[in-house]
Amino acid sequence: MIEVVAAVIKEDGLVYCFKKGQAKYDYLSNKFEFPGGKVEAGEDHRQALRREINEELLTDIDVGEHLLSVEHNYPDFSIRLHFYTCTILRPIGRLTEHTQLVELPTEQLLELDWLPADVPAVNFLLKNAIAQ
Ligand SMILES: Nc1nc2c([nH]c(=O)n2[C@H]2C[C@H](O)[C@@H](COP(=O)(O)OP(=O)(O)OP(=O)(O)O)O2)c(=O)[nH]1
Repeated sequence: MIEVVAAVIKEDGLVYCFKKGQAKYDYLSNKFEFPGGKVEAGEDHRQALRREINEELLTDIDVGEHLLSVEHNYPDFSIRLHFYTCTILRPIGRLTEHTQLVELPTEQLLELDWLPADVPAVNFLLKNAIAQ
């Protein structure tokens, strides 16, 4: 099981959604996801998330509360994906790994084509937004 961390960044009521480019497997390519990546040996989740955001968005974040964790089996590997709310500390420098950033109100998130493992997280955000 591969441990992965992902950042749910919300600014002015909009959620930051990132489109992947071409990936190793076609079923991962060109789908939307939350920025982040694999936790490396010796890192805790928050350290891994800050490092990944430094690398992918060339900016810094504060990692806030843990939202949920999900397990997903892709055809070739399995992940445990941990979502955290994050606050961006300065503007995004440049996207080094993604082809597009879309900022959407929570209510419109399901209009995007998400990685399958992210659908439970999007539904969680939707449920919480409606409950507020
Ligand atoms: N960062 C991120 N990864 C996700 C999400 N949902 C999801 O299924 N994943 C998967 C895609 C990747 O296989 C793995 C994250 O690892 P990674 O981001 O380090 O992957 P990588 O850059 O090495 O990408 P790749 O070689 O698999 O194309 O978790 C998500 O919301 N964010």
